[in-house]
Amino acid sequence: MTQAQISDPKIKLWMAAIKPPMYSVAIMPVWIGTAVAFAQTKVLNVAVFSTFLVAAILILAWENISNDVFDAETGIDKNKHHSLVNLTGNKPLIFWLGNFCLIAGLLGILAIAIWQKDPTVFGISLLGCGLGYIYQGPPFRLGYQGLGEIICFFAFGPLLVTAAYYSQTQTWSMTSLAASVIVGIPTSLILFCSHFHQVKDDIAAGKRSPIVRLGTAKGAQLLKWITGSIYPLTLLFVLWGTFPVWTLLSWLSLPYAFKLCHHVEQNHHLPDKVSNCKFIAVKVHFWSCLFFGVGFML
Ligand SMILES: C/C(=C\COP(=O)(O)OP(=O)(O)O)CCC[C@H](C)CCC[C@H](C)CCCC(C)C
Ligand SMILES: O=C(O)C1=CC(=O)c2ccccc2C1=O
Repeated sequence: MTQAQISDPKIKLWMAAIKPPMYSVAIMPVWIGTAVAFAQTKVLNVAVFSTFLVAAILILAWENISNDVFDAETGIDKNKHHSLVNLTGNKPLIFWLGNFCLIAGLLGILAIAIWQKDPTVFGISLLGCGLGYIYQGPPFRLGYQGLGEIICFFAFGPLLVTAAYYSQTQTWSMTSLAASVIVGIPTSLILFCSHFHQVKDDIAAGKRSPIVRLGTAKGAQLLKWITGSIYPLTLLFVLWGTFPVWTLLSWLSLPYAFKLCHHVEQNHHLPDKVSNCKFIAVKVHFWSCLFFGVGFML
């Protein structure tokens, strides 16, 4: 895409609606679960890995597409110009597009379960989709109660990493479970960051996000602790002998972690300035998880 096309406001809105960088949150847990499996077995089933990757991306697409549908029903997205429903003006189309992605993603995972004659991976994925639904769908909408970060941690951490590990090995592993914690924390961090600039709209719609509950100043302080927890925790697991020493390569993401904490500390109360912080959090997540997985592969 040329520079002129990227700066076209309509294309900018569509890119903001589709959020391409966000899809690394579906890719990294599959990468880490597979990397831990490879470290232990020295075998990589490429067909299972690629099918799982595409399926996880499709399921996350469902989550995001249906988020715009459900949020259109509560009115919380009325000022969100990059909502797919607002952009197209066609809620039923977006609803069915989301359902198509969900069915396609689940069929991919069903294919893995059938190849392996073992329904475990499919069962875990259904549970993950259930968590995705109760986060935003009626009558639950647990994200509106401020429970999104906990749901996010379990869905993208223990559930997805374990499912990816199991799809390669058909066994369970404590190392994979420990690794899933290291993936779950920065994923929840992204969601936490996504609330800073939305306090006004969230309050108006009755959404009690963690930032609505805490206020932006305390939120910025808590953010430092959440971000800072990933690195010593990884070190601790290395010292216990759970992770190989090369997983400390994930510390290479520290410059983004500092940038995130500094940026939010300075701008937590300025919605226009803080609104990009979730994409800095995506960089923390991407680089920490990428190098963490490399540490298992070496
Ligand atoms: C859509 C998500 C966050 C955006 O929420 P919000 O309403 O605040 O956004 P806007 O302000 O932009 O409208 C992501 C939420 C993720 C959710 C907590 C958990 C999703 C679970 C996945 C579907 C599970 C996939 C794992 C499975 C394949 C094992
Ligand atoms: O649009 C968003 O704000 C998010 C989308 C998304 O898919 C996701 C996944 C995991 C953690 C956070 C988020 C978002 O914040």
